[in-house]
Amino acid sequence: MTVSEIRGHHPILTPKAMGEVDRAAIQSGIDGYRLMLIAGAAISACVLEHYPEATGAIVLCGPGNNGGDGYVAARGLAEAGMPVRLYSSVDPERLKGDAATARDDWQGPIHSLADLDWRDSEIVIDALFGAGLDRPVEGAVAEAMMTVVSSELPVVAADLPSGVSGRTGEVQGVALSAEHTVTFATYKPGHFLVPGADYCGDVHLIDIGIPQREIDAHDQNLWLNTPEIWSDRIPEPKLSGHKYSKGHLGVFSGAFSHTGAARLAAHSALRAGAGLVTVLAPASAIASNAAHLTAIMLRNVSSDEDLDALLQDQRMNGFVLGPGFGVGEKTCGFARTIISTDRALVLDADGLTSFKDNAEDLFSAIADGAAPVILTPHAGEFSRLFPDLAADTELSKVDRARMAADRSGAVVLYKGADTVIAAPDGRAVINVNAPPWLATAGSGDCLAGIIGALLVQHVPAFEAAAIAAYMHGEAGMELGEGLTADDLADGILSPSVLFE
Ligand SMILES: NC(=O)C1=CN([C@@H]2O[C@H](COP(=O)(O)OP(=O)(O)OC[C@H]3O[C@@H](n4cnc5c(N)ncnc54)[C@H](OP(=O)(O)O)[C@@H]3O)[C@@H](O)[C@H]2O)[C@@H](O)CC1
Ligand SMILES: [K+]
Repeated sequence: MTVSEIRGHHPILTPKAMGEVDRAAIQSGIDGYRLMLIAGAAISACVLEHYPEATGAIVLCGPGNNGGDGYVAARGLAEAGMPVRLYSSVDPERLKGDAATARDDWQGPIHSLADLDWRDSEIVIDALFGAGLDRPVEGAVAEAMMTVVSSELPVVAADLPSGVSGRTGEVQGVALSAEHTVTFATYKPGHFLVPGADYCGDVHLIDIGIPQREIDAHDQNLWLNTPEIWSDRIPEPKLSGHKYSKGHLGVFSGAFSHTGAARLAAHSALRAGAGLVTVLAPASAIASNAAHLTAIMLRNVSSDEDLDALLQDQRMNGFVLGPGFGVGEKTCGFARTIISTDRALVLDADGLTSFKDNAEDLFSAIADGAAPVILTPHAGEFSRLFPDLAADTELSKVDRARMAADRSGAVVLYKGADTVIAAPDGRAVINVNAPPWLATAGSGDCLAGIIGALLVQHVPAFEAAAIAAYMHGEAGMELGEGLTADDLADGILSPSVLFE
């Protein structure tokens, strides 16, 4: 199963939390070796299912329980009739606990990783390091891993591809690139955060018998962004509803030659179910917008006074500010005014960059108001608003998004192939359904419009961002490679249709 097809309610635990869950489960009376037997059996089953023609396997075992999984998998493959050669990265006598038991139950020879010979093998089982990786891989083990990489043999990884941090998804020194990763009990951030996600291949989540109550007790408020997280927040069309009950979104347009981004956002918002959408354009951009808009309304908003007048109409209950709008004090002023009136605001693109030198101003405006605010930075914009968080290499993308949400008081949708959405209250999701071809010019404008559409329909900010990211990804998948942002804006389905 590819990650974009994952359904259900999936907590994501860091390796450290997963270790605590393992220990708690074992303390409650569950046999740790039995967990390892199930884990190892799942790895050998994955190999047999996906490489039924393979005539030989090598199994690489490390110093800990990940290596223990490798010994069990090797046994399973040998019992299924596959010739297996097993290599250990350490003196096998060093193994302890369940890993030592797994080693004792392996009947075949144990070779030193220094003698690695991959010829006459067709598949590699990677059980060198999993949750316990805590520093860069170096020396002889790193060299052996490079040999595997250069062999171009397919790799099936136990828990995580060795060298990938389960907490951050960063590569620690060198990493193996797996076609399949078999993981246990819960997903880890490193399965979805880049670059780790690219090293995992298809991720298979296996229930090895750890009780759900232990997983729930260690919930870290981080989940995969699946419909099960927010399906009860999807706006339902009401028979008695009229266009104003579905909200009225204002999308600010840039000047004369910068109007396309706002129209993409506006068009996407209408598709995503906003009752009314108005492009708010400076005088210089009225003609160019008017030439392109039909269902979307248009209004001249050039000055602070124009904005004040506009805000008298309480029915316009949300705004998108930033796409193509221009960087500068005017942008900051508009954002502060909107936030002070407690209307919902999606601050995107130039709206974010405008606060590069005065981010604290933005955060204090958010703290003083009651407006739901969503910030939608890509990596560059994120580093302008939160330079210290961006520079801290100890932090994962999830940590950064969470700390940014906490600091700003806004929901932060931190874009990328691994978009993370975090709320100031600590909740976070990782979105995984976005295909690579969604990274195209104007795609972010469409996303801002979808979020705005959900906000004006009174979806709470965190769920609005999460649903929008998911809808955006689904539209991208549906349209396929080569899509343009125009296709995307046209291809967005309202949530009540998409999730019926
Ligand atoms: N019941 C359970 O718990 C179950 C667990 N399961 C499995 O256990 C795995 C976790 O096992 P684990 O905790 O033993 O860690 P693991 O990844 O094997 O690392 C071992 C040791 O490697 C070392 N080391 C770290 N980095 C290094 C480096 N760069 N270069 C060299 N050495 C390095 C470090 O030891 P150190 O050298 O610091 O003494 C570390 O402790 C988990 O991923 C899953 O596969 C399943 O069986 C299901 C049941
Ligand atoms: K591994």
